[in-house]
Amino acid sequence: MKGILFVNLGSPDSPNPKDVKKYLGEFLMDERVIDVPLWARTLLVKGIILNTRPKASAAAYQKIWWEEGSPLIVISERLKKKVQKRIMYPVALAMRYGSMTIKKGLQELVDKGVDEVLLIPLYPQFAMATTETILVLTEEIRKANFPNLTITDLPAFYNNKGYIEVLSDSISKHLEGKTYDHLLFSYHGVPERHIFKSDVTNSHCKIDKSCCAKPSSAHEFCYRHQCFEVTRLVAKKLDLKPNTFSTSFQSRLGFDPWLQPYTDRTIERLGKQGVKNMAIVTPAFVSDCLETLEEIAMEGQEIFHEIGGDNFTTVPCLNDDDAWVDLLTEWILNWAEPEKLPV
Ligand SMILES: C=CC1=C(C)c2cc3[nH]c(cc4nc(cc5[nH]c(cc1n2)c(C)c5CCC(=O)O)C(CCC(=O)O)=C4C)c(C)c3C=C
Ligand SMILES: [Fe+2]
Ligand SMILES: [Fe+2]
Repeated sequence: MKGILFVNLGSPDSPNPKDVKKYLGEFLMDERVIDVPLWARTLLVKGIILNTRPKASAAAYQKIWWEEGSPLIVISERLKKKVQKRIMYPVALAMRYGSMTIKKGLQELVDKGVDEVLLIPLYPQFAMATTETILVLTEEIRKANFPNLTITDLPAFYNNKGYIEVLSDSISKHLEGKTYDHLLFSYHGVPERHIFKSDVTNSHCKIDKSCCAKPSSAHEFCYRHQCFEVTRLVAKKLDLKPNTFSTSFQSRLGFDPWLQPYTDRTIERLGKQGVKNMAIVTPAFVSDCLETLEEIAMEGQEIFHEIGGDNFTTVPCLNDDDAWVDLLTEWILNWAEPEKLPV
């Protein structure tokens, strides 16, 4: 029987410093997130970050935590339930980090008689720190625990026509009647090094003004290209005028160069340039989470107001939007019942 496994990033079990420390420890010790040799990663994560960050991080989580739990987990659960209502195949949800493990998710499906899984990483763009780490770990778990299971993964859908339509419609719906002079597309950042490492051609990515716009086989795994494409395709769909929208990257950690321009500096720059009303959308995330609810909706807004800006509107992620649920259902059925696809 066929079954579906959604995988998202994960959250701590609670917003208390102890649980946040445990979660950050697992997350940041992933070699595809902090991609330095084990000794250096251990020194950095266990010696420095875990002694300094959990308290501040826990305080941030406390600001956005819901009665039912972490917004990212609660929203992912809602999405799963809505998709499950639309299809007969069992659907499970797992997280790359934290208590809702991929192993538990696969076990849940296997217990229901599933032997063919469609794995859906909940990220529109490919990145070594998100999709790749999910695929690698899932394969390790499959080999060790479920050798008879067949797993197919849904590739990055950043340029899928249906996805761009659903995202564009959601932006229009949320900005209807709102005044804004500039729409900022803010994506989670990654260290520049990650982009070079994922370059399958070993020569294409330059992180300059043009490489991501030139056609290349490298783009199948280029997070930077895929982010710029989402902006370009949505801007085209919404007929946004030049200079009324731009792309930036948020959540930088550490001292290495990350993808630029940085979101906080961009908000500041736009404010200084006289933008009084800005809107912001975060298409690297399909579910609202710490990075959208705290870093953008709270910190970003504060930066904008401090610089003299007036209205700061955040567009929610797709979350459990019905059009998004319908699109996921369509992709699942295309995989599960290819014989029903129009010829
Ligand atoms: C080196 C560090 C990090 C990389 C690389 C990274 C990439 C990356 N992350 C997301 C999505 C999310 N990240 C979230 C939180 C978060 N991310 C990092 C670090 C890196 N992320 C940290 C330390 C944290 C924890 C919070 C903090 O202390 O600041 C979240 C939110 C999780 C939640 O519980 O709400 C998401 C989602 C993507 C998409 C990405 C690369 C493309
Ligand atoms: Fe992150
Ligand atoms: Fe590029």
